[in-house]
Amino acid sequence: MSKKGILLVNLGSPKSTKVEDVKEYLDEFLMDEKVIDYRWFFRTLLVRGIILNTRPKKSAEAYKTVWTDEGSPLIFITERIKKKLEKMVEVPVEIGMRYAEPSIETGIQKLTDQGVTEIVLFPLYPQYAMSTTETVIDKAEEVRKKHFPDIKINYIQPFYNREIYIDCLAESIREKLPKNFDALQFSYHGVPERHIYKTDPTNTCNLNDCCSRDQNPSHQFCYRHQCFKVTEEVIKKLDLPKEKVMVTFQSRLGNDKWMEPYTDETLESLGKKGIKNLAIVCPAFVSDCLETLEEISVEGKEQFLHGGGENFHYIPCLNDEDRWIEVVKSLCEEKLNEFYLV
Ligand SMILES: C=CC1=C(C)c2cc3[nH]c(cc4nc(cc5[nH]c(cc1n2)c(C)c5CCC(=O)O)C(CCC(=O)O)=C4C)c(C)c3C=C
Ligand SMILES: [Fe+2]
Ligand SMILES: [Fe+2]
Repeated sequence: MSKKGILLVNLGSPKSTKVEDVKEYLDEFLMDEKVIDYRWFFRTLLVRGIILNTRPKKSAEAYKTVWTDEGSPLIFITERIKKKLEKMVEVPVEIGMRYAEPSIETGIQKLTDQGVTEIVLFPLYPQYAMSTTETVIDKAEEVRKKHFPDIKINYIQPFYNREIYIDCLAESIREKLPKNFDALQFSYHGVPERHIYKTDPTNTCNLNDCCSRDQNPSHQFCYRHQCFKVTEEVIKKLDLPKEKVMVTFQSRLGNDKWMEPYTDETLESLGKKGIKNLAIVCPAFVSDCLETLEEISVEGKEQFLHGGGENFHYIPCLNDEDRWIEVVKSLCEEKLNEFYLV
């Protein structure tokens, strides 16, 4: 008899804020060929020869500012999502991280220890990207083939265009929007432009107007389109004028050309354009993490104020809001039911 279970997968954090732990985490993360997609020799040269000499110290300082008694926000929020979800479904739920612990292997092991043979794996990323969804699936398949060849895994697809998700995000933003704001900025994690071209099997995306068209063959694999789509649908629900809304991309690393406009440069420039009261939201992340709590809430605020802005309002991620857990439940149940169809 088969038994089903759910694995919620997020990015992962270092095990502590010690420089050596941050270095170990960054090594695993940045040596992933789906994240820094150079050939092994050049990736090693860049990551181990350059980035890991300086970045771990700087990142460790940043992690210290967001770390709590419960540890990394990204991990304990994912844990909270699991705890709420397991009360609402009839199958075991575990978490696994793409990098560091608890790993995807640990999560699958915990499920199989409970007799699970069919897993619904949920990459907790609304939009598809090579460096997120794709690497999670690659890793889970590698682990399955090596250690659990007899189990089945059914993957939940990016949910950026699902109405239940859009409704949930829009309602969450509506509740947290301040009364007076001059602009609402949607800041998504960036990726190098090369990643978008590389993962477009249709060769029809040129990172131009095509990404905002209603239809284009590349949309299923175009992170830029999927960010625009989330923004467009949410502002429709909120009935906001387009002129009050901006899309920018944050967290770039290295010398490649990343998607533009950049969040930090935009924040510095807004005050001079007369935007004094800013609300900002980060829908590439379902849980708050270093990139939102430090890069946006702290550094981003400083950049905005430095550029002449006056009031900066960060809108938190969905985290463990009940309405979001309902969405997680629906998407998981939909996939659990597919097991009965095959
Ligand atoms: C080439 C480098 C990177 C790509 C591409 C990238 C894509 C990407 N990342 C996320 C989500 C998260 N990233 C986080 C941290 C983080 N990201 C990078 C680099 C790339 N990300 C680094 C080096 C770091 C570590 C911190 C640092 O040194 O700045 C996190 C936070 C993790 C945490 O512990 O809180 C998340 C979440 C997405 C969604 C994405 C592509 C769409
Ligand atoms: Fe990242
Ligand atoms: Fe595109």
